[in-house]
Amino acid sequence: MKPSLTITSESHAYPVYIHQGLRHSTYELIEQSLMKPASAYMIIADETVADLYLRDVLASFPDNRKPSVALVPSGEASKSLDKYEELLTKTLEARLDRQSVIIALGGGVTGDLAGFVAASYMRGIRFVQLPSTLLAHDSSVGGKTGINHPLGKNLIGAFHPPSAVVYDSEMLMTMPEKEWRSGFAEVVKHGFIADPPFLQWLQENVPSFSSCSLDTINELLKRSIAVKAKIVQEDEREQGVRAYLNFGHTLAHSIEAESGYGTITHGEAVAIGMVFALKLSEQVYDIDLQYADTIRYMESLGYHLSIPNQCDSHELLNRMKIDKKTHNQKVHYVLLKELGRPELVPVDDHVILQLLTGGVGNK
Ligand SMILES: NC(=O)c1ccc[n+]([C@@H]2O[C@H](COP(=O)([O-])OP(=O)(O)OC[C@H]3O[C@@H](n4cnc5c(N)ncnc54)[C@H](O)[C@@H]3O)[C@@H](O)[C@H]2O)c1
Ligand SMILES: O=C(O)C(=O)C[C@@H](O)[C@H](O)[C@H](O)COP(=O)(O)O
Ligand SMILES: [Zn+2]
Repeated sequence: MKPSLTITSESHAYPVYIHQGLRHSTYELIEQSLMKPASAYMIIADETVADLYLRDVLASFPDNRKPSVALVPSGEASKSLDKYEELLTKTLEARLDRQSVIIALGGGVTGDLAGFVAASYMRGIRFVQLPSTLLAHDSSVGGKTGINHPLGKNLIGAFHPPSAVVYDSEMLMTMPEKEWRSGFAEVVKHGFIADPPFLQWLQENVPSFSSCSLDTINELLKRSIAVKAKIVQEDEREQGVRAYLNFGHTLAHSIEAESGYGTITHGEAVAIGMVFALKLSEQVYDIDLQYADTIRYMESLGYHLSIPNQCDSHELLNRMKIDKKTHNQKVHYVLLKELGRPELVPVDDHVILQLLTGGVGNK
């Protein structure tokens, strides 16, 4: 099978396969993607996803090549130092060596966590992503891996691109509505930062999540991943343009940490963060971005776009100070000069606070 896309990273190129039913061909697709054969495999799987799909994935492996399996409790809380250590122990107990390959089966939580285990085990072994959520179209590509710290999101991690991404879009069909909404926020983000006509396409082709055909989903995944791929190929280690993928995330990560990881999904927080960044952009550049129709569309899909009441504005600003884009205590925001034209801009605390306390209502 031909990949839908191939991503060129600093160390290697890797295929992204997107189609329904691919879990049944996991072994074959992985083997054809690896430059050197794997000595052994270990699957790190989200517990909920394992119940649904692990059997199919395992069945694709021949009897003499069956992977060992480590399960991870579902939810953001698993992106922790404790779970990371636990998994390293399991990886050692499974006797993985430097030619072994870890397979991440699940959403962004599993991919980020298993990817970081792979990045650090014996100073780095290969891994493959089997994304099972819509959000993971973003997390499975680009090589950002890592875990959370109580003080902030994704503060511990490594750039470690996968050897392949095998995306079985059929697995998305069992996702709860809330997870569709979460992942779709990153799809909208890709439209805002690099492909405004895609926003229009989404409105025409995705009137609701339940009405989406597999063909539409496959197309949506390809278009959204294409935006991400272009950026990470230009700047894998976020020295420049990759920061644009953080549109909406400065506030989002603060909200996630402040309200307790898992209380609000990553994508729900990103949706709120994007509205905030759009308003901030209009204020800083003194422009009208004309995004109201996209906001109405998002509301029709069930998004709540105001900052949760329990989040204190000063605490949110404090959290922003340990965002990875902050330099010398100055918060840097991804703003839009126009739709599809992002820029990384230092913003004064009082400007942020003023907008935070003014509330992020709807346009
Ligand atoms: N590395 C990156 O570049 C990157 C990009 C975006 C987001 N992220 C990270 O990704 C994480 C969020 O990922 P997520 O939204 O996939 O969350 P997740 O992995 O927690 O999955 C969401 C929920 O859906 C369930 N689930 C997963 N697949 C399912 C399926 N097919 N059917 C039924 N249930 C299913 C899971 O058990 C979980 O409860 C966050 O930690 C975020 O920071 C990373
Ligand atoms: O790939 C990137 O770069 C992104 O910023 C994608 C984001 O959607 C993602 O949430 C990422 O994990 C955030 O990166 P971080 O460096 O702010 O932790
Ligand atoms: Zn994100």
